[in-house]
Amino acid sequence: MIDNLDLAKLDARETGEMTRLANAVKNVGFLTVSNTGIEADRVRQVMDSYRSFFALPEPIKRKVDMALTGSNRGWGAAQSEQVDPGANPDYKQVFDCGYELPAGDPVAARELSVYAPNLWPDDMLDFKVDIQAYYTETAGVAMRILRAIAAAIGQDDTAFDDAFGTPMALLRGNYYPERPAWAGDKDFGIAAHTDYGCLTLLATDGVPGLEVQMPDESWQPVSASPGLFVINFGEMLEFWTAGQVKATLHRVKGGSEERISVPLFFNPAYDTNVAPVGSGQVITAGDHLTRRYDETYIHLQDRSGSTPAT
Ligand SMILES: O=C(O)CCC(=O)C(=O)O
Ligand SMILES: [Fe+2]
Repeated sequence: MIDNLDLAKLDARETGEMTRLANAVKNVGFLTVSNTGIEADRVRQVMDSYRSFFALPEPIKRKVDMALTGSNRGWGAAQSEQVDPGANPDYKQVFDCGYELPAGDPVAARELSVYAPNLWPDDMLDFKVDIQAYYTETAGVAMRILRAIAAAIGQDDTAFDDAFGTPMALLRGNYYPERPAWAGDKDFGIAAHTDYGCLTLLATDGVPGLEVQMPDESWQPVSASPGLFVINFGEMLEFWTAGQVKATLHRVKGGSEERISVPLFFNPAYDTNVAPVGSGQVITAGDHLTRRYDETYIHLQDRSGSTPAT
């Protein structure tokens, strides 16, 4: 069962809601949240903005194609990412933008791929302004949820705050066309994967498609209309909390209707040590994220030493 929690009650640290949160993070690793302050109409309008980008002619999208860069900002064409080495590259398209360090920042120069400059389509200033504003709104909600999680697992509310000053956060628009007629068993909108970072805050247009692997290994569909957000956790938060928070496999096979989803991947700053607290180990967040990007994006795979998809 995937629980729905009320963010205003979590903000107030209501006991019953906090207990449900603690159970959701350690058992299923997926939940939904309502009452975030981001209204359904706002989410619908953001989906429309992404829809208008994906509807652009391919040559225009090619001008912001991430495959022409050493990073993952801009448009990702179909088959540009392979999240499961046992499956074919995904048939979704994406548009990714994220947190940018100020120009000239010495860390930006060093870790360019995770803080790369965003790429925006020409003559779509409204799109840029809208998506950047939505990034700020969702990052605020993600931080509120992370504080509630810190409290729910017995840490200080602010245990994660310092790590998110310069987050390697990425806001993505996923566009899943109707499942192609040629698609076989190894073809997915997005194949089974766990997210890489800490917390993912996902809005969808309400079309079903997301499936989550439950503790008994069955796949359960999860739907969320605009206004309701799906929350799940990534590999870094699982390491960092020594498994108190679970990173859960999920996928989208796709169906007869096209679909838009918009995840915010809330990843901490490059230098954050995400090894279990007190373990004496060091797992640098930036190294982990760079490795996972290099493994999964086809245009970065030759940097990782993995075999490119054929
Ligand atoms: O579209 C969805 O519902 C899930 C997307 C997803 O898992 C991802 O972008 O990492
Ligand atoms: Fe995901």
